[in-house]
Amino acid sequence: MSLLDILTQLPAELLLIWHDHRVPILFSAIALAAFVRLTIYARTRRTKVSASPVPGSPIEKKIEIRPEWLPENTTFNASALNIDNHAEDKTGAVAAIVKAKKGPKTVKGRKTPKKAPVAAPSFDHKTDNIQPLVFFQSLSGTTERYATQFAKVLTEWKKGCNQSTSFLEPQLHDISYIEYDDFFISPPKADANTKLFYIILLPTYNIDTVLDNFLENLQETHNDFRIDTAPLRSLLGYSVFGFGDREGWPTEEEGFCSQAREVDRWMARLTGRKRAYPLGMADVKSETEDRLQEWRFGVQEALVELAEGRGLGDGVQGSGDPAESDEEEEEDIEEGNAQSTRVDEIEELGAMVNDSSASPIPVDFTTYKSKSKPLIKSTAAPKEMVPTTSPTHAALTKQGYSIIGSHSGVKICRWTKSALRGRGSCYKYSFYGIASHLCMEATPSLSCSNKCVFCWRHGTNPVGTTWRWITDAPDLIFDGITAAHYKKIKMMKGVPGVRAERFAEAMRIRHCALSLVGEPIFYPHINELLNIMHSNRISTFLVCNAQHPAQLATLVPVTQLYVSIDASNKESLRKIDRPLHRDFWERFTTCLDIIRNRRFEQRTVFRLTLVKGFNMAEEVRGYADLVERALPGFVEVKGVTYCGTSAAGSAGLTMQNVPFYDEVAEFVTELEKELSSRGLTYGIGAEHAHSCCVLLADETRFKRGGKWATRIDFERFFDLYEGKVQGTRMEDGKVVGWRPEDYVGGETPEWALWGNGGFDPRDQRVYRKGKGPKPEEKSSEGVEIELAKNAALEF
Ligand SMILES: Cc1cc2nc3c(=O)[nH]c(=O)nc-3n(C[C@H](O)[C@H](O)[C@H](O)COP(=O)(O)O)c2cc1C
Ligand code: SF4
Repeated sequence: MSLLDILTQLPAELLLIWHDHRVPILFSAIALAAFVRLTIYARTRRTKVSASPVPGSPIEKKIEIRPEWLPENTTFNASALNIDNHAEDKTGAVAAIVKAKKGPKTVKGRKTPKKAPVAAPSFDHKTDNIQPLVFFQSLSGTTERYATQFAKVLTEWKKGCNQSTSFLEPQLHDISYIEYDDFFISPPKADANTKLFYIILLPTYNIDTVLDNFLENLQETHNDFRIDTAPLRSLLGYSVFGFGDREGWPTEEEGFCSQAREVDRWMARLTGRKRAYPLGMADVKSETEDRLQEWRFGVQEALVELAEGRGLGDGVQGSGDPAESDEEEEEDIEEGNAQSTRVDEIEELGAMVNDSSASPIPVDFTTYKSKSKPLIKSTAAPKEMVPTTSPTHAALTKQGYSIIGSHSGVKICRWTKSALRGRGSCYKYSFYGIASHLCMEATPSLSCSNKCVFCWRHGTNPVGTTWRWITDAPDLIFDGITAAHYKKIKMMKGVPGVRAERFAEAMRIRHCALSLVGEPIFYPHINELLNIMHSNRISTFLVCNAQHPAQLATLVPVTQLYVSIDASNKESLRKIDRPLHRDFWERFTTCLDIIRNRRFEQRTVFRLTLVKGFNMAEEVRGYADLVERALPGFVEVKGVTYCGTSAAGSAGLTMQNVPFYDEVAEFVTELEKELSSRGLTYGIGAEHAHSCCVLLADETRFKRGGKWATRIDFERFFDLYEGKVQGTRMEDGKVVGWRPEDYVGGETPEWALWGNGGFDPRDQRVYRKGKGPKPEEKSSEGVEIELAKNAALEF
């Protein structure tokens, strides 16, 4: 066939092919077109998001708020949510929250089978050793003293007894400074021939303390469907001793040693009933020595029996006594009613809120509590977070705090006093224009869900994962903290050096730093409190610890929103913040995504607290990852301030962990380099060597005409809040709010810029005696760091 013939027949052939295969051809064409279109779309989306914002851009990261992160029985609604106000939001994170709001908490997800039970240990007295672990918890030192003494005596006894070779040196552990996971979810790893024996000494407090947290943890572990109900069954045995006060709590029914009793019961469950010796109890005011000695003899006897291979003995109470089993069954039956009990409790709690709006209180129940009820009924009723009789109250008052209601606090910091005397303000003045004498430092929640190593309050502070306290109304808190603040300012009237004009100015609070101690967004009515502040034209700097995503997502925009970034990775964060939430990393990263999505509404800040030996070395890249994830407007890097308490000491913190300013500066320079190598537009904007603090800022947002503009136009912020001026955050061509750029203030002053130290030359620089710079080393900032080191708790 000639080429001409082929060409002549081609149209007919093509027509034939088309008739035979048109359906697959059509489908292929459509699929190809769709593929090309999708590829183009994906490419445009993948364009790198730089730190420079697109005004009013839609949500970039879909936030998933887990049901267990939601405060229970709350009145959240879509209009109250502020993950972002963009129209595109409807199906995103907002929907996730709204859906999950109703009724008591449910734990979603497939019920995974519990782990196979750990085998009970067999003890071979010829080859095995017993490791006694003595645990204690103490708020005011009594139990610590007795526990230390107990461990010493036990060590002596071990050396002299017949079975000496069977025992290892007893170890002493403060429960406040161990990881529960390491000891009370599963026993610590030991070699095959080492068998563990737990001895626990505890006081009782009928107020909220870390003890509640310990108890909650034991309860959670028992109820956690992912873990064996008796994960500590590999222990050889345990025994508990309680310290109480019969004067205030004469009988067990009235609460004598109630928490030790609870711990004893939970341990029975967790160990599969390995109570080696009955619970001991003593009244600290009369009989402690005798009771403790009596109990120690009993425990030693049990240890000898174990060492001789006689086990815990038959019928010993707690090792399987039927009476106890019955009791437990009864409790399980009662637990069927737990849900309604919990709802009743919440209602009761709601009724106790001294609040004009009768809305239910947001309570963040993140545990599996609905499965069980507390063993001691009296602990269920809401308590005051910091009652006037508590050690926390005493400690806080001693430190100069005024406690407002039962869970809020206010204090005038040393910078406020310094500014009143014309001796300089804190770094917030250099960076943002906040004069310290116009600033109030307060918190509506002295409680927190972390146990940070650098937190001086650790040991006596209320901690918890849920809000379970009597709740004060926001207007009462506002009135209380402002009155207490003014009262403290007035007390400065006669102090030498106070400048009259500054004193007069200080009688009108302009700014509030909501940080101090604790976690402000834990307070269920935080938004109302913030609105009260804004309507009084008081600016708000709010610091949160990135553990409460639901509350962060629903927070009203503040003047400047901070997240504490105490470490750059999960392991390091666990070590330094010692969070109570098991899913702390997921909470943390979700908060970062929320910060990213909300960066067009308000100024967002990362606060890095550098602790040498904990979170500095090798972590620059990790911090850069976090900055890249959240794209905050600012990154404040600050050396830790050492508070010198015994609590800090027990956490292993000493002055050696406080970085020098040079070290902080070097860290910041490295971080800046790392960020810019990733195409992120951050530069070092300002410094305040006095408080060992350096500011990185997004230069596409906070530079004007090539000059840093990190300060805030506060009056404009209030005008935007009051609607007197219109913001420029747009959506679908409409104004939907304001942007941080709408209230950027004047240029950062020359003296505050990087390299210039950050001290306002109009103020008088005062050095501590013998600490001033020597004439030949005027530039040294080391001595000023001393001041910073002594400025514990300044925000
Ligand atoms: C605020 C407060 C509440 C207390 N509540 C109880 C209680 O409910 N039952 C009890 O037996 N003892 C109670 N006590 C007494 C303590 O348990 C007792 O003083 C104990 O020795 C304190 O130990 P610590 O110094 O190791 O913290 C309470 C003490 C205080 C200060
Ligand atoms: S977040 Fe603040 S208050 Fe809470 S433990 Fe840490 S330092 Fe203390």
